[in-house]
Amino acid sequence: MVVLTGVAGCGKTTVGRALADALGWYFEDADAFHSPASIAKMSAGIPLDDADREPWLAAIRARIAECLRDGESTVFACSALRAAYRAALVPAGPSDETRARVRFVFLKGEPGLLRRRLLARRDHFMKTDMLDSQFAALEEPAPGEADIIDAARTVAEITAEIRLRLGA
Ligand SMILES: Nc1ncnc2c1ncn2[C@@H]1O[C@H](COP(=O)(O)OP(=O)(O)OP(=O)(O)O)[C@@H](O)[C@H]1O
Ligand SMILES: O=C(O)[C@H](O)[C@@H](O)[C@H](O)[C@H](O)CO
Repeated sequence: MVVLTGVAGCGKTTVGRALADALGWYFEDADAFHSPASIAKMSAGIPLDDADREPWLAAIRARIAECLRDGESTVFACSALRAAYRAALVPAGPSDETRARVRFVFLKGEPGLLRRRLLARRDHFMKTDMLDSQFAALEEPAPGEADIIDAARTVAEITAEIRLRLGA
């Protein structure tokens, strides 16, 4: 499993779909796991808090566990901004083994670039003014915790780089 992480606008969904297509894997977007209340909250410009995110992360963890169990290689797009959120996504199991099967990729982008992307994006509940709160919540993964990739590169370049690092 690959989990693409990072703040809004870094390209999780766009890269995730391209990567899943290139690998012949399934794709799951964490946005589809939010409760209607959380979507309404974000749409109103209010950032989620830990309590909002807890059941959401648990639902994604359950889906990751199913994929691992059923051998369904899947790319997940999930912000997973904090270290505790990333830890919450890894299903229980023989810890090192399970952890090794969930690979985190962090798409690292500058606020100015991501702001421009969100301003240009249409028909999405997550508006540009949420970006500051996304960066405030962000705990960047350490290099050993995730593959860190420059979000400013093209989708094709990022996809190729992730495939290279996966050895795929
Ligand atoms: N590498 C890229 N180069 C240029 N544009 C990109 C790139 N990645 C994404 N975009 C564009 O930036 C916008 C945001 O991308 P996307 O929706 O994939 O981000 P996201 O991280 O999934 O955001 P969110 O967390 O809000 O769902 C989209 O309009 C997308 O087309
Ligand atoms: O943890 C969060 O604050 C949320 O997951 C957001 O990151 C949104 O889901 C996403 O970025 C909007 O598309």
